[in-house]
Amino acid sequence: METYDLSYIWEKLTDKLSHSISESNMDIYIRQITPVSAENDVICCTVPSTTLCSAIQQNYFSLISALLKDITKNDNIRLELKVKNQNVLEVPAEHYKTDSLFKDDEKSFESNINPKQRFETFVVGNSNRFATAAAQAVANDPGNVYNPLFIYGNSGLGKTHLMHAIGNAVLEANPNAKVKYVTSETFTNDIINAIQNHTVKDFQEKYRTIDCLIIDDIQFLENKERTQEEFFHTFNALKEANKQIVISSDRHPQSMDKLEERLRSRFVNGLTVDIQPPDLETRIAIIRKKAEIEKINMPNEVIQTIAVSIDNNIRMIEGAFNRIVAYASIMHLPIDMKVTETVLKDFATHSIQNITIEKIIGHICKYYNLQNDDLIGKKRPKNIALPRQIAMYLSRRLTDASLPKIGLSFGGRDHTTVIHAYEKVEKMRKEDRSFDNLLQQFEEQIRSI
Ligand SMILES: Nc1ncnc2c1ncn2[C@@H]1O[C@H](COP(=O)(O)OP(=O)(O)OP(=O)(O)O)[C@@H](O)[C@H]1O
Repeated sequence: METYDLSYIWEKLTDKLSHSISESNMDIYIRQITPVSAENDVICCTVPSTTLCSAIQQNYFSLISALLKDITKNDNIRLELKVKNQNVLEVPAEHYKTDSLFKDDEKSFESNINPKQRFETFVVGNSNRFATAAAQAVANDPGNVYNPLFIYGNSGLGKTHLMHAIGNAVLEANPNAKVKYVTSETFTNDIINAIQNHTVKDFQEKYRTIDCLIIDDIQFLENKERTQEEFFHTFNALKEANKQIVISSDRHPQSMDKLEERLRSRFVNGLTVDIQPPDLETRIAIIRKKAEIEKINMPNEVIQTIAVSIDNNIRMIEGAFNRIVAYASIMHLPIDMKVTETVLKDFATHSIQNITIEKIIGHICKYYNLQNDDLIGKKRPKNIALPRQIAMYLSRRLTDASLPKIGLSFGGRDHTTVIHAYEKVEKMRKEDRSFDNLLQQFEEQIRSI
C-alpha cells in the first residue's frame, strides 16, 4: 500500500496548474478543492458544491489527473472528487454530462444561447465579412438558404460568437423556435448517457425536434465513431425537415481526416465559410466596441497598443483588455501607457524569429520541473518522453527550424523521431480538450517570453 505526502503533492499540483490556468479560474475552481487523503493510489478531495464539482469535472479533470500521475510518478493514481458531505462523484471527464440538451428533470428545454453574443456586438471587418453575411442570411431564413452553414477558422476568432448571434436572431424573430447550442463534447456526452441509460430513442426524438441546431467545435467528433453515426442520423432528420444546422470547426471539412466521408460530404453540401485573423483596423474596432460596451474610458493610444501587440487571437485581445482594466483598478492607477506596457509584457506576441528551440526546451523543462539535459539526453523514462515530444512539437510549430535541425537539437535524434512526436502530440490535442488547452497556453507563454 502506497501513501503519499498530500500537502507536497497538492502544492506541486497547484503550482503546475497555475502555469496553464488563469488566476481568476485558479481562485474560482482549483483553490476551492480541498485534498483530504492520499492512499491506495487514490487522491480524495472535496469541493463545496455540486455545481463546482461538475465544472471542475468538465474542465479540469483530465488535466489534474495527468499532472497527478506525473507528480507521483504513478500511472495508476486516481482522483476522486466528492461534494462535501456527499458521496463520491468520480466520472471520467469525457463521460461527464454538461449543459446537456435536456436538463436533469428531462422536461425543460434549454437553448444555451448566450444573450450577449449578438450581431450588434460583433465587429465586422474583412476577415469575417463573408462569414457574417452568411450567418445573417441564415438567421433571416433558417433552414432555407444555406444548410448546413459550416464556419471554420482558428481558435478565438469569433466562430462561437457568430453562432450565438444566429441563435439570438432566430429566437428574436420567433421566441417559440427550438434553438439549441451544444458543443460536440456535450453532444457526445448526451449520446454516451443515452446509451448507458438505454434512452437512445428519447435522445433521438429530442434532438430531432430542434428547429435550429448549433454545434460547436465539430472537430472533436473525429475518431468517435458511435457519435458520428448518431450525428449523421440527427443531421439527416433535421435537414430533411428543413431545420437549420450550423456547425463550427477549427478546420475545413476536407481536412478532417478522421471524419466519416458521408459526414464530410454533407458538411460541404451547404455553405462553408472561414474566419481569418482580424486586420489591425478590425482589432482596433473590436477593442473600442468592448470599451464602449463596458463603459471604460480607454485612451486611443492604449487601444492601438493592444491591437498592435496581439494580432492573431481575439480572445487574447480581450484577455489583455481585461487584465489592463483590472490592474489599473486594483493598483488605483489610470488606464495609461505605463499600465498598458506593464501588463502587455505578459501578452506581447513576438515574431517567429524570436522563438528558439532553446527557449522552448527551457520553458517546457521549467513547467515539468526537468533539467535541460533530461530533454535532450538519451534516457526514455515515461515522465520525460511526453515533455520531450511536446517540446519537439512546439519547435516545429513555433520556429522555422527544419526537422533534422530539431532532431539535432534534441541530442542528435533522427528527423523521423520528430515527425513521430509531432503526429502523436497533434493527435492527443485533437482527442483531449484539456491537453489542447495546455498546449495553447504553452504557445502563448512561449510567444511572450
Ligand atoms: N468580430 C468580433 N467582434 C467582437 N467580438 C469578437 C469578434 N470576434 C470574436 N470576438 C470575441 O472574442 C472572443 C473569442 O471568440 P469566440 O469564442 O467566438 O472564438 P472561436 O472562434 O469560437 O474560438 P474557439 O475555436 O477557441 O472556440 C469572444 O469573447 C468573442 O465575443
